[in-house]
Amino acid sequence: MLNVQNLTFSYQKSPILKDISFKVDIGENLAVIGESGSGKSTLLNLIYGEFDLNQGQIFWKDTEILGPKYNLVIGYDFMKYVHQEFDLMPYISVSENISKYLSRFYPEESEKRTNELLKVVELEAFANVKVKTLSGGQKQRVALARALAKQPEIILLDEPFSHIDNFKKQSLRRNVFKYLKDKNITCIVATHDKEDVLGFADTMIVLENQQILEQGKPEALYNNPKTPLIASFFSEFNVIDDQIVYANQLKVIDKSNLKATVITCYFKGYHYLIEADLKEEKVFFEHDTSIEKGQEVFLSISE
Ligand SMILES: Nc1ncnc2c1ncn2[C@@H]1O[C@H](COP(=O)(O)OP(=O)(O)OP(=O)(O)O)[C@@H](O)[C@H]1O
Repeated sequence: MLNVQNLTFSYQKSPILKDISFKVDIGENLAVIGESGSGKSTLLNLIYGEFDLNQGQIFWKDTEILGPKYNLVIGYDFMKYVHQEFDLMPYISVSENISKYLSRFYPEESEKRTNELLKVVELEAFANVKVKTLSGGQKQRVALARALAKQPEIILLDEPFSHIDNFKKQSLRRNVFKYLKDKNITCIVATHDKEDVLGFADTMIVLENQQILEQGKPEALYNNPKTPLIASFFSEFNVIDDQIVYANQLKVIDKSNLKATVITCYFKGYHYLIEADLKEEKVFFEHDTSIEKGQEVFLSISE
């Protein structure tokens, strides 16, 4: 398992992460969320051994992850990191980038594995294309495949699908996370996107003010968001009488003491998101049909 114990780290004087502790079991998928600048990438860098900790320890099984002060070469064979800069070789093909670190002594195995990974990232048609001519999203997919080529025990993914268009994102996400589960590869993913978490992460941690604000199963955090920050990660929400209420928990009924006036109506596909004025506060609720601006509605909170 990955064991992060009382980690504290600062680039300069003020700490970016303070007294962070958590564990990730083998084969588990952990999502790290938090606002921009909360230290998600820094945490992944530290787990990779890119920097020396101020305090604390990180272990993968029995191996302590050490920073550059103790290691001439950063990184460990059992761990791969796909960060925001993809670090690919631009003048060789997609296939060659993926197979670069595979053994040349087993060409058949290497080809089989490369083809398997091309399929996972849906780049079969680009196998022989030079990486320099690819789009940002395609490069991100090559980087993912390359990280998986020499099968790691643990993979760190920083916003892994951020450059990938919505047409491809859904299936790619399913392919990659299923592949990691099938191969029992431990995965830590830093993300802004709830779609990377829901349905895929076993547990999640929320970073705020240099610390872990909350950790647990996505269902638990979704069902009982302790703070607006957590609720906002999952969905549009309101605070009514000090209670966090998701937009889909507010229903229009015949009569109630929550009388609101519709301000704007947004088409969202299978529903409309309605912005309304409730006692001079903005509220959001979901509705099956559109509602005209100025119309008065009565709302009730459902569980
Ligand atoms: N190399 C560095 N030197 C100094 N400060 C840094 C360095 N890298 C990051 N920081 C600072 O550390 C803090 C955390 O940055 P980090 O990139 O880890 O956040 P993040 O949660 O990943 O943000 P984002 O979601 O925008 O990627 C920020 O205040 C950032 O300015």
